[in-house]
Amino acid sequence: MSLRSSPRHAARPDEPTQYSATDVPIRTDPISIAVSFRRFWPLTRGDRRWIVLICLFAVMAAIAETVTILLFAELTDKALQAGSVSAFWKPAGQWFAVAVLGAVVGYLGSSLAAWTAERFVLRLRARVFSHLQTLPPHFFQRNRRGDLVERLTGDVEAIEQLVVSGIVGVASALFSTIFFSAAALWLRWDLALATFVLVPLFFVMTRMFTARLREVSRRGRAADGAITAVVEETLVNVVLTQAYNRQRDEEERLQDKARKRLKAAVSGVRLTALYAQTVEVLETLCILTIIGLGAWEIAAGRMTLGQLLAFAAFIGYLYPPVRQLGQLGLTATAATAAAERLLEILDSRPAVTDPADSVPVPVRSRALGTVEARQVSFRYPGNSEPVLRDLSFTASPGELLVITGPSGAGKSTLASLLLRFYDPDSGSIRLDGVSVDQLPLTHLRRNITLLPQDTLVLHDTIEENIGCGRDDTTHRDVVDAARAADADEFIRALPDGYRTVISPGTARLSGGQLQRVAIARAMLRDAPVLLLDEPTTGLDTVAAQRILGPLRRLAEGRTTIVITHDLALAADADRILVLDEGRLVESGTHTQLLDRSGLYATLFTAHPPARNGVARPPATPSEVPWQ
Ligand SMILES: Nc1ncnc2c1ncn2[C@@H]1O[C@H](COP(=O)(O)OP(=O)(O)OP(=O)(O)O)[C@@H](O)[C@H]1O
Repeated sequence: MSLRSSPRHAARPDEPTQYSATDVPIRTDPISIAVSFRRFWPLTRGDRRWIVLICLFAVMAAIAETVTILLFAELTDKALQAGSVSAFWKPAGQWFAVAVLGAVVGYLGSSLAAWTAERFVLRLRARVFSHLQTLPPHFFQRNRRGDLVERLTGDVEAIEQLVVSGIVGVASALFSTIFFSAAALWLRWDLALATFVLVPLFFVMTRMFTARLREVSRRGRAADGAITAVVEETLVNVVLTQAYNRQRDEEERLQDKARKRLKAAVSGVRLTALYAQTVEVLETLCILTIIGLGAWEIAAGRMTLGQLLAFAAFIGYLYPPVRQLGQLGLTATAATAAAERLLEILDSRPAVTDPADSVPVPVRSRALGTVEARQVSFRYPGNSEPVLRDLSFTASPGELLVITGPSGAGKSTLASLLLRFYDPDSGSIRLDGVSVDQLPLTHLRRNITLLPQDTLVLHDTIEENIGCGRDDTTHRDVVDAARAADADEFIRALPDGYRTVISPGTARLSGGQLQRVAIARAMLRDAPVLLLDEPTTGLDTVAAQRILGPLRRLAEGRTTIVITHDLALAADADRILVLDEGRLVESGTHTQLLDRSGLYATLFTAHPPARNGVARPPATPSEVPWQ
């Protein structure tokens, strides 16, 4: 089977998916078992010798079963038919020894197979997770979080069925088939050939079921992803759901996805059961044919009862591995649905990568902190209009730069470019005069501390949450940073103080308290460049006022770029840049810009920062309608 290409998806499976105009990395065409196998096989590196050993165990198990059947024939003819007890002991002893050997081999093989399979799952999950973390923000905006979670859990495990368990299963079934067929041929080649005629029927049937099962599995995997996504979204928004009485709507949403899963799961089981039952009927037909032919042969004196029983046993034993081979085909087909979903992630390209020949920078070196944008223009992948147009500015060490402008002007986008989540389409962003795409990403991001609007919270103690900004922090450092951020007092008031565990989304700390934790973390991190994205948004007047002092302390001696609508920090700024529709329309100090009576003055008048009393009041009180 090969990958079918359509005009809608022209990329080969081994080609990374490019973000194009439609830009959602959805693979619409199914991929074959061979392609899936080839893509995931490299992850078995390091464990291949164990896979070979497991296959050897499978060979030994098949030999043990073959020998057992031959010993059974000997027992039947020499001991049972002849009524001789003395002829019983030797084959019985051999049978027992082979059974013990088979048990040991079976145990070792199963344990080793489980270990190898789990290691594969571990490695695959790590690989997908690691790649996922390199993908650009818009990948996560366009893929539901819950669905991605499902891919990292259910889909990763499904692929294992295709690769490690798949190979072991095929080896075991194949060797059993070979040995039992050889033994049956050796006993009575003519009878064996007569029964083998039916074997191709199994493969014809498997092929008939494969295409249908693939479709059902794809729908099943997608429904699993949708269920996880709905559950995750509902849990994240549980307060809103309750506040808006949306519980029934959420239940209906989940039910809808669950019904799709139910349909796919039932169809899958029905298909597999239908396959298994049809195969069983075929097998019965074979066994009856053998007994009929055997009765004929015994009556003609050309066969003993022991031989017939052994022959029937070989054929009886032969069909399960043949059936297993067919079943494995179906399992592998089902696993390709998971492979498609994982390859959608693995084939998505990071928007930025480390430069091949980056400018050499000493490990852990600290930049001076001059940030510069030179004629930067940028358009989001998939958007027709640029978001930033020909933007230039420089922020020097120690300078406080406020970037403001109406909603949608491109302020947060600029922050994404400074941290190199994206590269500009033209122009460059520079740190200490070096274009950021020439610097190692870790160096760049170590030298810029971002304080986003939503504080990053790890499920850990407050101490860890503050200390995670740097590797070598002591408790003393954490407390000092918390004091400087005005956070020490409220942390000590918590039941477990610095050891209080917080989690993302929990209401243990207020928005303002979380911001102060983030400021303490940033203080410890001590990067030369500080990038604050709407640091006071979402906080009430008192909470916002409380973080202004710590923010000013944090900004001291660093290049500080504050992206904000809230102009409370504007009076302190060395320079204010005003963006509008992606262009730099004004630049100057707070006083200069107010005097110019342009966009800044309008924005300031509309949202006067009544909080800190530092900024100058608007020029004419009548411009502020509610005062
Ligand atoms: N991931 C994205 N993909 C496509 N377009 C985007 C993406 N993120 C933002 N945009 C668009 O880019 C423009 C600028 O957005 P940006 O968030 O930079 O503005 P902003 O000035 O920070 O706005 P606000 O003050 O409301 O936060 C908007 O028109 C927005 O719709």
